[in-house]
Amino acid sequence: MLSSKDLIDIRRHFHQIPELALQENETAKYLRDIIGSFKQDYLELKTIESLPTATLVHVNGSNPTRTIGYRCDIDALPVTEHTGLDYQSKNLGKMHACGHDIHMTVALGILNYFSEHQPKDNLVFFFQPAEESENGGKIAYELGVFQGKWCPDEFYGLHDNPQLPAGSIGCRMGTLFAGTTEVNVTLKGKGGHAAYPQLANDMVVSASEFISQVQTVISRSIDPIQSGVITFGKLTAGTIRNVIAGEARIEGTIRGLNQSMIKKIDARLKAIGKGIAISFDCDVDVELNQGGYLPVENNPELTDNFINFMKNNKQIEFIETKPAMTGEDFGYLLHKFPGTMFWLGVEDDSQLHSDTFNPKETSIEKGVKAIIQFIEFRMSNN
Ligand SMILES: CC(=O)N[C@@H](CCC[C@H](N)C(=O)O)C(=O)O
Repeated sequence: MLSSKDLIDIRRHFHQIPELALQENETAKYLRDIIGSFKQDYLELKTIESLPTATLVHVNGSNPTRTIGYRCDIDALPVTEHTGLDYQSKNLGKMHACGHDIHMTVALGILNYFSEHQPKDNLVFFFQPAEESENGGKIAYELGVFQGKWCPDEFYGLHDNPQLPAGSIGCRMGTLFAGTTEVNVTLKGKGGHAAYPQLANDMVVSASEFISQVQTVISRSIDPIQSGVITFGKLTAGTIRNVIAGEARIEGTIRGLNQSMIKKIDARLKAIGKGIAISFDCDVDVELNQGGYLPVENNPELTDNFINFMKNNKQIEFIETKPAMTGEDFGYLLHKFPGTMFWLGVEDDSQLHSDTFNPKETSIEKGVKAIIQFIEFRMSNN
């Protein structure tokens, strides 16, 4: 059985080798090497040719009445780490700033336990590439990965949360995470000399105006009792101070707690794009892509059962949380399979996606224990 030290060593190794969506080759190899070191009697590993960094593991139950799925994501972010840790990222410009290194280690801890203690029901572990972008969960589903013995009757997954105490479990009935739409806006006008704006069509000004007008969408078009978010995280235009930029590109993300909210925001952005094109006599392309980032909607019955178990277990600190505006492509899988997503507290002053994010490692073992206990409890009642 993996010790606390083994778990921390594994997590630190993952932390040093962060890889972006669909490029998680070294991560997948390390995962498979570790799984290969477990007792193999009940395990079967599956890889997917057209999604090569995904790994599935089936654990044969002794007397199965169901298959319980557990999903964890494995990709990292294009963030340059500034934690100053001894084991900080070796891949410059990439970082496990969303804690997927913790997610993988917790999943391995659970899998390791069940490789040595045969579960009653079947288990399917899905180590999923591409959560931060490219919706790896949706890709896997559409490739028909979850069929036959690989089809979970119920699916669980966690996300770490720096705002909760280390090792605590957070969850809620209903929607846990927002749905998101990725937005790419391309504005095309006419470049020129900085001294002759009348002869050019400046896309820095058009892009700025587009961004300013979008700020009214949440404040003026959305029911204030509900909520939504629009964040533009990337803006590129121009090459030098004295050349007017003929092109600009804005990349952002829209979030809402239900589909109708997301669709409404999407439509407003399209309309603002059309308005900017007319006012500034330029081409504006507003490209919207929701992919698999549907709202994460917890199944009522399974989640009630999960919350009751966590609340009534004296060894577990359970916290009922509010919905969050983070997105997750597990939302897609939860529209296909009933299940529950929950938080694992990792207590840190830095927030997710920040370059100083440093989750508390004591959360790993606590998370492993809580989830093993829950799965055992789940298997003990029909
Ligand atoms: C938990 C978390 O941080 N998830 C990401 C999911 C990305 C969603 C999508 N690529 C988008 O940017 O809209 C998040 O940013 O919330």
